[in-house]
Amino acid sequence: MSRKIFIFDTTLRDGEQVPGAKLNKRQKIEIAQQLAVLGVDVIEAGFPCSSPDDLAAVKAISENVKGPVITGLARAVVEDIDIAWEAVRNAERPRIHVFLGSSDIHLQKKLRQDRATALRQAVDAVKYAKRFCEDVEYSTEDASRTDFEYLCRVLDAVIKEGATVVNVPDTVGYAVPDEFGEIIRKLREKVPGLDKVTLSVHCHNDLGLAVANSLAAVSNGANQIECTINGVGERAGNASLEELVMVLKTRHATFDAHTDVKSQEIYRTSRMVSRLMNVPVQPNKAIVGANAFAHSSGIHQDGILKDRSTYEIMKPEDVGIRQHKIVLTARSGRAALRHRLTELGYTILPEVFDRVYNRFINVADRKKEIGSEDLHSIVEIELTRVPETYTFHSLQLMSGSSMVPLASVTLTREGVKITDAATGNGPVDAVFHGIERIVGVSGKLRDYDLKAVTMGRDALGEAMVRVEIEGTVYSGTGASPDVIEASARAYLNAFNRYFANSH
Ligand SMILES: CC(=O)SCCNC(=O)CCNC(=O)[C@H](O)C(C)(C)COP(=O)(O)OP(=O)(O)OC[C@H]1O[C@@H](n2cnc3c(N)ncnc32)[C@H](O)[C@@H]1OP(=O)(O)O
Ligand SMILES: CC(C)C(=O)C(=O)O
Ligand SMILES: [Mg+2]
Repeated sequence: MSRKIFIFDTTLRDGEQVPGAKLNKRQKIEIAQQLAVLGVDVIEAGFPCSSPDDLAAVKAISENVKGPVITGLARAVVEDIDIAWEAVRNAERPRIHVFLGSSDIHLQKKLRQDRATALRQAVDAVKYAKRFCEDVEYSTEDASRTDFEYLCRVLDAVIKEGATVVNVPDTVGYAVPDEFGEIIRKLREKVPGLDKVTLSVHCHNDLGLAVANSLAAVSNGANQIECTINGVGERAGNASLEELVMVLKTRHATFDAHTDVKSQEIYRTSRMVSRLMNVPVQPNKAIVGANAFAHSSGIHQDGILKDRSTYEIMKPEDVGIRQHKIVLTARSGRAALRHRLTELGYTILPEVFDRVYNRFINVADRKKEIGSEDLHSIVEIELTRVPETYTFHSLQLMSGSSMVPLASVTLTREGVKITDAATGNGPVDAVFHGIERIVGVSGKLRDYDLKAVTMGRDALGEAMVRVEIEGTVYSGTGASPDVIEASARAYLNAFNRYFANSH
């Protein structure tokens, strides 16, 4: 059986220190309940002395959320500890979490006291907290920048005073993995009392190393990691819970350690925290970002469709994401397009498929993402295709509120480009006249309909026309993100039907 790593979630305390992420009591309870479902071992519900509202929230969480240990943070002073205890005393499993700086920088510049005084304050605080609560965690703030011998003395002293958990924070995210792992390894060597308590780490992400440092600590004997959902937290944030949990799950053999987190609840929890804190998750965020399980390039899509192990080291279902996404873009290939068309119910003959693919690439080059509606439109155009006497090549338009629109249209016939220009009552009319001048036949527009077939500013526009040419009405369709071009393609399509009919 591998070693159990305790997950201490501080989303509601350190995470809530993110500017603008303040949660009210109801929101905190909602998140705490989800954290319990997620299966974290400890919920740090807040800093109860910071405001009456936070005290009330931590109290309500203690009374209502069952399962995890509930803790509240306190400075190493009796007033904070009294309030923290008031907040957590009704929890099923209460813990008081006391902290004090230990680095010379913090002692001299912030707390303005010497090491001996701070050591006494730490011991007194633990002693005082133990009067109320059996489970007391002590954190040596800024441990990674603390003189090592002094750090050992503090930890040894608070353990002797009854601390059940001692936490070694990299408060300012200064450590690098080898060095931080070494601190943990040496602490285990020099502080024998650590064998009887939980050894915790709490890493910040100022250099982007919070998860790596936490894992280095795990490899060297830490058995609790403090972390937050989506990695939210003071400044660049804390170690991300979902990343840590999924590293330990995916690379289980490497660490020979596990957590009791129900990984399938990760995505739901991430969405909830992001929504309630109003802190968006970046698309490329590991595990929970919108693109974490999306494949958009042709070679990857082809690989994934053949066997997902080619480009996926985790199953999206394992983090609560229904399935991976195959996103169709201009970088997609035939395999992904064929797969999506099959999903949409199309069986397309090989010779038609090539045309569909070419049109797809053409549209995708002008549009970021191709959705189902785009595909329906592309396929319909290709399936109802007539031989092209003339093929659309390009158009240029000069138009404005105080000028007569002028269109220059280029078509090809048997590979030869033909360009002509015309004016019109509006830009579309000018383009239609340009087409008529090239094909040498004119038509009467009987019906013209333009609609966006997809959503967004770069929506694909589909034009449908009915044109009377020499007494017969011909339909035409055309699609493009450019509505004038869609109209031109539709108009030309009607003329091509006329030519196909009359030859
Ligand atoms: C690394 C961390 O994340 S630590 C947690 C950070 N989170 C927070 O600070 C959020 C909650 N904080 C608060 O609401 C307020 O800062 C309070 C209620 C704790 C204190 O408010 P105030 O009394 O107005 O003090 P203020 O915030 O201005 O300064 C902090 C004081 O606490 C002292 N202090 C800081 N840490 C500790 C500690 N662990 N133990 C004892 N005293 C401490 C500081 O030296 C300073 O004391 P001073 O006023 O005598 O110089
Ligand atoms: C209070 C402590 C644990 C902390 O948040 C830190 O040191 O970053
Ligand atoms: Mg912190």
